[in-house]
Amino acid sequence: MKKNVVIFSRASSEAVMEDLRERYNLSVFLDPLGNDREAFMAALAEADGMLGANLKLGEEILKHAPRLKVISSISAGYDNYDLEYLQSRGIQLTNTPDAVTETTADTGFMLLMMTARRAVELAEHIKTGQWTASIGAAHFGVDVHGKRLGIIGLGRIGAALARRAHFGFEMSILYCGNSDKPQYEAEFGAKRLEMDELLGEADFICVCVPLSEQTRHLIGAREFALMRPDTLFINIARGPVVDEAALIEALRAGQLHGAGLDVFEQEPLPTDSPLLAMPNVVALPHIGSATVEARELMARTAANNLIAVLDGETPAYPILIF
Ligand SMILES: NC(=O)C1=CN([C@@H]2O[C@H](COP(=O)(O)OP(=O)(O)OC[C@H]3O[C@@H](n4cnc5c(N)ncnc54)[C@H](OP(=O)(O)O)[C@@H]3O)[C@@H](O)[C@H]2O)C=CC1
Ligand SMILES: O=CC(=O)O
Repeated sequence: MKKNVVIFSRASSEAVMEDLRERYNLSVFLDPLGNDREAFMAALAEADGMLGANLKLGEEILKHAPRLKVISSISAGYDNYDLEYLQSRGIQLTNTPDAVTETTADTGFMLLMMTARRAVELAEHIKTGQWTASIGAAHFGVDVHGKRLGIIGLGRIGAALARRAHFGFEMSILYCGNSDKPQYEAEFGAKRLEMDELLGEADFICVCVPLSEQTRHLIGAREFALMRPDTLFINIARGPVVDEAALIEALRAGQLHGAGLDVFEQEPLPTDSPLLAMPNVVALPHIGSATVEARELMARTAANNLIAVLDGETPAYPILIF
């Protein structure tokens, strides 16, 4: 008999959806906690597996899914899921890290370049007819090549960003994290520092850590005060790793030169956020992995994870150990 799988967001691949449809009874909900809530809750009662992204899943919802064996997240980050609860229920959680690494690093480096060279501000300048004379010092950006990039969390994405910076732009790489990374020290000369030291030394700082109870508001007023007024700050990880109110204050006070942000404490970012009115902030709508290729690979990886668990096999990317 076919197993039941609940899809709780769009998987950006029709081919993957077709494969899943052949194997399972699929119930697809694009607005599971809104318009589709009643049907979604009803489908959970029979669900063996779930696949999707961008939904907070803990006991309140999952207690309605007594048969559930696996949640396959179409994402690298898994801060949306209550790991303790899943562990206690024996429900496996899987993710798609390698599928997003290079694309998210591309986004990070793009943000870094856009922020350094004031790309959005100057593109607006020309679009609004203000380019009436040669660009002068008031509109100059700062160089990227040869500078120091400080990476908070030198994992998959951090290392992919570091390679772009080091091999493409001759940047030196500083990092802080839980452990030494001898492989990256050998590969691109990364140097491990205490976080406080890194904050004062780096020209560019990029946040690449997962969101957890340990990293929530890892960067706040104290940390911004340790940065130099010429520092450019980039966040491509998760909004709540940074105390956004403290970031806004630091930018207002000139403690930072600018910021490039792909993620925010509240998403979508409220349209009245002060960040949107700051010319030295480049804000993107959480597009780290938003390319056709990456989203296709994420969907395929997530489907393979789901199938493996439902077949009683070990998935490629398990989060929990039973
Ligand atoms: N903007 C976007 O669209 C995207 C955002 N992301 C986000 O990026 C995050 C990172 O992804 P990925 O690189 O694949 O993850 P990895 O697990 O490969 O790397 C995370 C790194 O963070 C380090 N780390 C963990 N806790 C701390 C801490 N308290 N202080 C400093 N460093 C710490 C880890 O160090 P150690 O190895 O020593 O434990 C590890 O090196 C994801 O969790 C997700 O939230 C991911 C994809 C797209
Ligand atoms: O934010 C995206 C992810 O894959 O995590």
